[in-house]
Amino acid sequence: MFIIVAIVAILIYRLISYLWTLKSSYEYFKLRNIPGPPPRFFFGHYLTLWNTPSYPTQIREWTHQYGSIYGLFEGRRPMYVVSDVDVLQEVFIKQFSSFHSRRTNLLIDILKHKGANLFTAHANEWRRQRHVINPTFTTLKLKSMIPLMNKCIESMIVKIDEISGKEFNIYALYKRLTMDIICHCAFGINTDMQNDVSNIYMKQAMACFATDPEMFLIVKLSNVLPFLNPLLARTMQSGICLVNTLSKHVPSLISPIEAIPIFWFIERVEALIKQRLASGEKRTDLLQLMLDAAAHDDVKNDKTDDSMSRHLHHTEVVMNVFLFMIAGFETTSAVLAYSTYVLATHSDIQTKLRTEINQSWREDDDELNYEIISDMTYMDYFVREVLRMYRISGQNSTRLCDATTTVCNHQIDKGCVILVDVYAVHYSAELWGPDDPNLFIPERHAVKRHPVAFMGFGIGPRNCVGMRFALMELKMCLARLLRTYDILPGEKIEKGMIHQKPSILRPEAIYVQLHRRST
Ligand code: HEM
Repeated sequence: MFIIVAIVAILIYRLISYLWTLKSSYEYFKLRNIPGPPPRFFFGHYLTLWNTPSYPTQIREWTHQYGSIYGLFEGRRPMYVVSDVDVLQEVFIKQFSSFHSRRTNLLIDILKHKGANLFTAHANEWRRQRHVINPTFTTLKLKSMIPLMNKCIESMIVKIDEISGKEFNIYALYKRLTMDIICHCAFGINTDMQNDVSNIYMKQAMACFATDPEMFLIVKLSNVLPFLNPLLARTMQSGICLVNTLSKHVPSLISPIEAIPIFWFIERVEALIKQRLASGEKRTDLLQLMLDAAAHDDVKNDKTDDSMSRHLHHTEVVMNVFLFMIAGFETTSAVLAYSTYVLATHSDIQTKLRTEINQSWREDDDELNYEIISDMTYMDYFVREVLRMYRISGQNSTRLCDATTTVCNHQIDKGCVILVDVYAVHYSAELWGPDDPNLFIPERHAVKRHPVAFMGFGIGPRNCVGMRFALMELKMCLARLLRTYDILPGEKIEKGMIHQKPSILRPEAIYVQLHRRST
């Protein structure tokens, strides 16, 4: 009897102290004079964020209400939402050593058991990986990828010729194109995915982006009850194992498509690496660079840049190859889709861009090359304006505070999250005026702006490592299209522009008509 009473007393004590800590954690922003919407007990601001039809729009509404720095709670974890560019410059650039990681979730933590990649790695683990991967995108390496890119773009042009003059969804072709380019240029995989409509790589890549992992029940539970994480992680791992085993041994029950796409991809990548190692073939692609950097011994996360190890674990090679396949596909195709929407609906901008393309890419030039692309200033402004107005990465612009520090007179404690309200920054009249920031005006990029006013590829040492690759791919594709076709809006163009909600923001479809130009 005594034991039962003691257990009940301990449980009641634990519950009361948990509720007390929960309640006092909601005082965090009040004590620091930081405004923000009132939190709900236990959930913080999660309930609103889970139920909103658009996360960025909700964040922007709160920014209008509470200003350029305010506080939210993810469960009980404090999150600063910031659009003050001076604070952002401190966090992302000047005090990067205290904010070098991103916010993660349960799924990312589970994946990290397989090995961290550049996106998810922390601290020196990240610095070492970035040190190894940065040289992949030098001008010389990018130039060597141009013939392959041209080949992939040509395959798309052949497809477009078949439907030229009719209304169609060009976004579907862009997805195939960008996956084809990343597979060819980075990993030497020839999948014929632009012709093969049921290509499994495509299906699995699309499945990876079909839902927002933050919306999974298990991730929600882990966010509001972080102390359950070890249990939830184990449950999730067992579930994944079961699904994978069933899909392998009883495919009639669970087809590979229905199995978890991320793990399908990781298995393919492992097979690809084995095949490359067994063939002894040496190529000049990203996979080779990472394989050459793979160490057989234990890899140390050294502390200084001078002694930084230039090695990756085998698991890191696998996870980074997977990351690049995924990162290089959905982002670039979404930007191409938005670019086409703008061109179809702004004929004056289309004409201006085509004039520049025809002036830089002369009749006597054989193929589009790096120099021709780099010569196009208006093209550069155009792509940046698309990225300013159509921000594609939803909630990824975060930094985790790794060491308590003071930023512009605000003390930010270890464990807090900084979320950038990118829309507020990109649409700020102060940063982007005097022309109305709601209008599409590429020329505004000719004016020098605040160093963090443009965040299309992120900012600071942890910005997008694939930025130069992506810009080259986008510009080459747009140059080739505009030289060959007039782009006209389809009847359903506005209908397709409805934004989808998952982690990468994108339209549903881009309906256009392309007419071959006579010259
Ligand atoms: C138009 C296309 C793209 C856009 C708009 C884009 C945007 C971004 C953004 C906003 C970030 C977060 C940066 C930050 O936290 O400050 C990021 C990170 C990253 N991107 Fe991209 N990206 C694009 C294409 C690519 C491509 C083609 C690749 C690979 C070939 C790539 C690989 C990565 C990686 C690995 C990271 C993590 C970098 C790190 O943490 O060190 N991205 N990207």
